[in-house]
Amino acid sequence: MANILSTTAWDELIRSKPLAAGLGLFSHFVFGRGEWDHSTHLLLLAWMATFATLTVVEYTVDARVQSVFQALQVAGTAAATYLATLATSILIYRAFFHRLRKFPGPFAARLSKWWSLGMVVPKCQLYNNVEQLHKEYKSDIVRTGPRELSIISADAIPLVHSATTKCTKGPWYAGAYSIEGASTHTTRDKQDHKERRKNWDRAFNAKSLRDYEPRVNRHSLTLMERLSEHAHESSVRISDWLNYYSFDVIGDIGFSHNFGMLEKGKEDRLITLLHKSMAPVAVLGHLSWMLSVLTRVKIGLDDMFEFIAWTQTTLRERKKITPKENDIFSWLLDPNDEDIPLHLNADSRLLIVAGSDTTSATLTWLFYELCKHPEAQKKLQKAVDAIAPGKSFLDADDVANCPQLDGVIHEALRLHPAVPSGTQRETPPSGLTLPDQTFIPGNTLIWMPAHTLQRDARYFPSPLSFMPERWTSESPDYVADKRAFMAFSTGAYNCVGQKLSLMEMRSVVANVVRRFWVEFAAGEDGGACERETKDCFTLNVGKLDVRLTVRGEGGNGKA
Ligand code: HEM
Repeated sequence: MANILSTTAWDELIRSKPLAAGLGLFSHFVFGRGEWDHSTHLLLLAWMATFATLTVVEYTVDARVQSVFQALQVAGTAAATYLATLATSILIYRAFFHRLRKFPGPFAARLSKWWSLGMVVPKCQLYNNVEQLHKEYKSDIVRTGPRELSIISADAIPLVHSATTKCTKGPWYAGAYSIEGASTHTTRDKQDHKERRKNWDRAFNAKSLRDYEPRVNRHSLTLMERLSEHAHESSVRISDWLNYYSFDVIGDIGFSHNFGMLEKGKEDRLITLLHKSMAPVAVLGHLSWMLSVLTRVKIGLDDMFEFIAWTQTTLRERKKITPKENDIFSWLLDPNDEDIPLHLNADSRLLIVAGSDTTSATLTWLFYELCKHPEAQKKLQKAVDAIAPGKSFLDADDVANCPQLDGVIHEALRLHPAVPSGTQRETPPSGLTLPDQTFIPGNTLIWMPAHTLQRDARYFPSPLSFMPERWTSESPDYVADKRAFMAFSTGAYNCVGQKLSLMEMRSVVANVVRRFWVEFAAGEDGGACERETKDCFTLNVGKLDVRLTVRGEGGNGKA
């Protein structure tokens, strides 16, 4: 062995361009097999170590090299040859020979996910861009990345998202594993998810929801008090109040933690942190390999780390107490555990991210629609006025069965899903044949954007009309294919909190429209909602200013 090492002409090997190019081609062959997104940090380290080794070998072995600079030049030429061959080989393959080549889409999308950044930045409304692509290519399937498709066929939903699907969660989910491991939401291991989801299901079963109901009522009542105090003002930023509400509810029901934002009428730093920490997701979600590096070197993610520290501290505080009323973490924490397992820290973050902005964004869009459609608001008021007329405040229980109310909520969720771009799934290695016989090759990443599916005339006739009646017995024909309603997703990974969020939304909407006539404030037309809403996986909705007129004190919709 020692003999081979000493007789090998290392300097010639390092200078050999065909060898460097061959290694580039070989690397492409290897990278084409398996998933490397979350090994980027290891690859970078390996490449840096190899470069350093080549430089040292050149400096010590090659008689032609007189200085470190010359050694660097030789190593640099080898590295450049290797990388140029690797990149060229990848680009040519992706452009012309890739297994997804038959699917239509922008040429640049075939080459790299960097192309998506052009779509995402600066508006961060990917759902609109993807909708345009489907229109432009007149296709239910559009290629949006080298190995990524966007699919908007309702027939394909059961194959991709049902409880028995052969698809798995894609690499998008693993972006932040290096921080606290996987949450119940981000784990890609089906068995691990199944085990952990059992506790979440208990936390949201009928009995638990009944336990949470008084707290939803309390916070809704506080919201009503605050809105009543501000009702005389010409403009109320209702999007902020709805945000305070949803955070207060989730802090209380989730961790027995009192944010008190409704009381203070002020945004807690946590909301700022959450929004700032979700912002990179809008961009880095497309380059998940980069997220795996940044989370390790901790560059540019200060807000995310502060947010994580906050959730860790809150969970530690929660562990020390036994709350008087069961909360969600009563079902997730094991009292026998001395320490909090790492994955529960990830779950505490999940609870805040999944349970707050989603509900408040939906509510904001709902009031936006009620302002745009006064006739729908009047009809809703009529339905709500008929419920328990003697009571000054409607409890969650009172509003659990009002079809018109549910119609309004479903219509807001349909037109403005809080997870608009859908969720990433990966086809099994053997591929997937859709009901129309289209074959989707193995290991393809699929997004089924709820925003586009739910605005598709095939599934929801008159798709852009705000029509709560399509969800009631009045006009059921306007829901032509309910499978396309994906606001809460479907299958084993569907939204575990949907019943709680419905309870919150029913409570807020019923009480607000019962007490107030809601209209756009002067100078407001809902444009900020449309322009400023950002798709950071969940929606960070734009501001909405409304005028609230107490019913019976003038204005429309008098009782
Ligand atoms: C309008 C309100 C809401 C909407 C539109 C919504 C939507 C969704 C969607 C689309 C998913 C699937 C994500 C995926 O597959 O990657 C999801 C998952 C989840 N949601 Fe919601 N959500 C809402 C409210 C809530 C609330 C209030 C909570 C908790 C209090 C919650 C907790 C969760 C959790 C824990 C998951 C992960 C479930 C799992 O992976 O097993 N959500 N949600």
